[in-house]
Amino acid sequence: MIVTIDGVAASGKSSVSGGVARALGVPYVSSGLLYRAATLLGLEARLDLHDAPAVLAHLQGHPLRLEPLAGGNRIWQGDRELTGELHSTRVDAGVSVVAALPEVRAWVDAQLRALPAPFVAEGRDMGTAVFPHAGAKFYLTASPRIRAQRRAQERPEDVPAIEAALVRRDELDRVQSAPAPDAVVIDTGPLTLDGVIQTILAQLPAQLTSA
Ligand SMILES: Nc1ncnc2c1ncn2[C@@H]1O[C@H](COP(=O)(O)OP(=O)(O)O)[C@@H](O)[C@H]1O
Ligand SMILES: Nc1ccn([C@H]2C[C@H](O)[C@@H](COP(=O)(O)OP(=O)(O)O)O2)c(=O)n1
Repeated sequence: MIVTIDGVAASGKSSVSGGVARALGVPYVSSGLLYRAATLLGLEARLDLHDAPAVLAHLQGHPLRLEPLAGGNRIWQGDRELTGELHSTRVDAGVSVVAALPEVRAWVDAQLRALPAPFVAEGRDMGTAVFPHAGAKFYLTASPRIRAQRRAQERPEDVPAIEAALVRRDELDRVQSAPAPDAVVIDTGPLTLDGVIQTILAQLPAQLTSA
């Protein structure tokens, strides 16, 4: 059983996925962490992030391992844990460039499809390109201002700067971020985090919640 939760930046995907996954007793898979880790490695190696062959060769030489736990995902390169370094403003600024490289997308997709189900998968294209046959699909939205206000709790920049960066990233990520035609779209703006989680749980087919 796979449940997909896609959506725009800072719409609540990972927090909501964690809550849904815990309620179902399964792990969740944060696909964005693989793009973020690929970006961090590229920045550290001073690669041109537009250079797909260089970024891919570097990834192949420095394999990443995603640990999809119900309580939070961790990501490793060899013995080094990268998780805590992936939500910096520097990685935020570069990740859309790396995520636009088809070679990197294919590499990430292969990592994700190798994971053993059941799980909740979150990102941009989980319900479209990666797991089109998922048992249930959701897509989270919220206005840029609300998303920026939420992110401001986690970043040093002020709300207008965060909002401008989110809108820029929405635009750069637009190609892979279209909702699946069979996804339930949820505006998280007027809801609490638990309200979003309960909305999703209430819409899951009975065989998923009893599995
Ligand atoms: N109604 C809500 N729905 C989802 N997230 C919310 C809500 N209210 C506040 N948040 C907060 O918004 C922040 C961004 O959520 P996050 O899960 O990191 O989003 P994403 O994975 O889409 O970037 C988190 O701190 C989360 O707790
Ligand atoms: N399945 C995915 C997941 C993330 N991405 C890209 C798009 C985003 O700009 C980056 C980071 O994704 P992540 O979900 O960690 O970012 P946000 O938490 O939404 O800010 O990776 C993608 O293209 N496809």
